[in-house]
Amino acid sequence: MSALHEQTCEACSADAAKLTKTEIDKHATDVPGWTVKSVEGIPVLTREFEFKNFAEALTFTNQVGDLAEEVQHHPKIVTEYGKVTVDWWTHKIKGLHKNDFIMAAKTSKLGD
Ligand SMILES: C[C@H](O)[C@H](O)[C@H]1CNC2=NC(N)=NC(=O)C2=N1
Repeated sequence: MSALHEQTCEACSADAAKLTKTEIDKHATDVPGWTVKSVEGIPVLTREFEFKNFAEALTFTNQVGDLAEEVQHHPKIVTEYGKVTVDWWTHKIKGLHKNDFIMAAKTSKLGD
């Protein structure tokens, strides 16, 4: 199996299977720096990226936005001076899918 950031993000359908807690814990080891938080009972993969200033944070934000548009899978992105917080989850299944871990790995490639 190739590294997560090299895998293709499948389009997510409402009947796609949510990852179980055990599967989430297993995938989490492949995306260092990301943690799973609970938002209104939904597990969400989150990470903060630090930058020198707002312009660099905004460039990264747009790169993540382009990545999301390519695969039609979209994160929540909060852009601040010197910091961008990226949250990934799958709205349609109100949970985490392997796609979210693939997208997190691709996001780290852009921000590390
Ligand atoms: C039709 C379109 O592909 C869907 O509405 C997509 C858009 N982007 C999405 N992004 C995320 N994160 N979860 C979804 O369920 C989702 N659905």
